[in-house]
Amino acid sequence: MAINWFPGHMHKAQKEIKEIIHQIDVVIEVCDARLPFSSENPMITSIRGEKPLIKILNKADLADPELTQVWLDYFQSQHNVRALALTTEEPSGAKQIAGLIRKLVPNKDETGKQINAMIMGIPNVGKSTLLNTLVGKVKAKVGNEPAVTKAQQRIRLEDGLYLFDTPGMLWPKIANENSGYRLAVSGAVKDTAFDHDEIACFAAEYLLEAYPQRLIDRYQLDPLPQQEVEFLEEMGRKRGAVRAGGHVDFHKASQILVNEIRDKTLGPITFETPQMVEKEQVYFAELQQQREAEREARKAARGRGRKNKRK
Ligand SMILES: Nc1nc2c(ncn2[C@@H]2O[C@H](COP(=O)(O)OP(=O)(O)OP(=O)(O)O)[C@@H](O)[C@H]2O)c(=O)[nH]1
Repeated sequence: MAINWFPGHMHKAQKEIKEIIHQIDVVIEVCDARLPFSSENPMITSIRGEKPLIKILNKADLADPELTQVWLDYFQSQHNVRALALTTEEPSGAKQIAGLIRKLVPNKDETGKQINAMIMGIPNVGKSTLLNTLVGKVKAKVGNEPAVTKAQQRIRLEDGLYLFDTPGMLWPKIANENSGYRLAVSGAVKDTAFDHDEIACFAAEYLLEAYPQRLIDRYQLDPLPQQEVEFLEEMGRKRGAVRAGGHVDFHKASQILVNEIRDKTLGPITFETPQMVEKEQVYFAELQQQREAEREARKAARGRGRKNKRK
């Protein structure tokens, strides 16, 4: 599954971040708590080594609280990283973020210098909502600080502590195909080009493994089919997604499942765990190596073919 993302966008965002990163003391990355790995911008890997990082697992209300804790522990164990689960509509976030920034950059404001933080994140993770919550507070506090300008917005979070808005548009994980599916299933990526049947099969396979009891309870299927296609068919039949002649309307069944995941009817769901993505990373890295080796072999074979023709 491919997510369309344009090299032009990537290049522009990279350039803009490079231009301001030297002024930044700490980076705040907003992710989707349901997929903290897949909703990460790949550029964060290089920034992480360079600057302290606050990882915000946003939309925590939609994610499985137990797995949110697993992810928080995972990020907290990394060098120079602090993690926080948030529901951005709740205004308490500003105080928590400020506290974490001061922990990561402890001495700078004591010397009278301001601390600069930069918020970044892929589209739709809730950056604007978070910034609006923060801007609301700041407006009330400091009056006429220019709050919302499109170009390089900067807001005052507390005395001596400034936030820079994300420069440019950042792309999600696209090298890991499963990340594409998870971004689509959760609705984190708004892309109508996704095939509902395909993402429903991907989702069903995961839910059968990770949340079987919820499927039993919601769709009254006991025993629960073990295969995703069989599950979707039985679930579709139960929900009246049936065509004339009694055949299950697979597309409609797929739509029901995806919608009920997205609107939280199936409860809070997290689509990935650290263990799962670490395994996938190894698999996709090997796959990429294999593809490159095959490409090289084909290139070499074409070269040999041309030589033989000339003889
Ligand atoms: N359930 C839930 N929804 C949220 C939360 N925060 C934001 N949203 C919703 O997520 C959607 C995207 O939020 P935005 O703030 O526009 O996200 P963004 O990252 O600024 O998106 P771009 O402008 O595309 O970069 C909106 O529909 C918000 O209402 C949250 O904590 N929980």
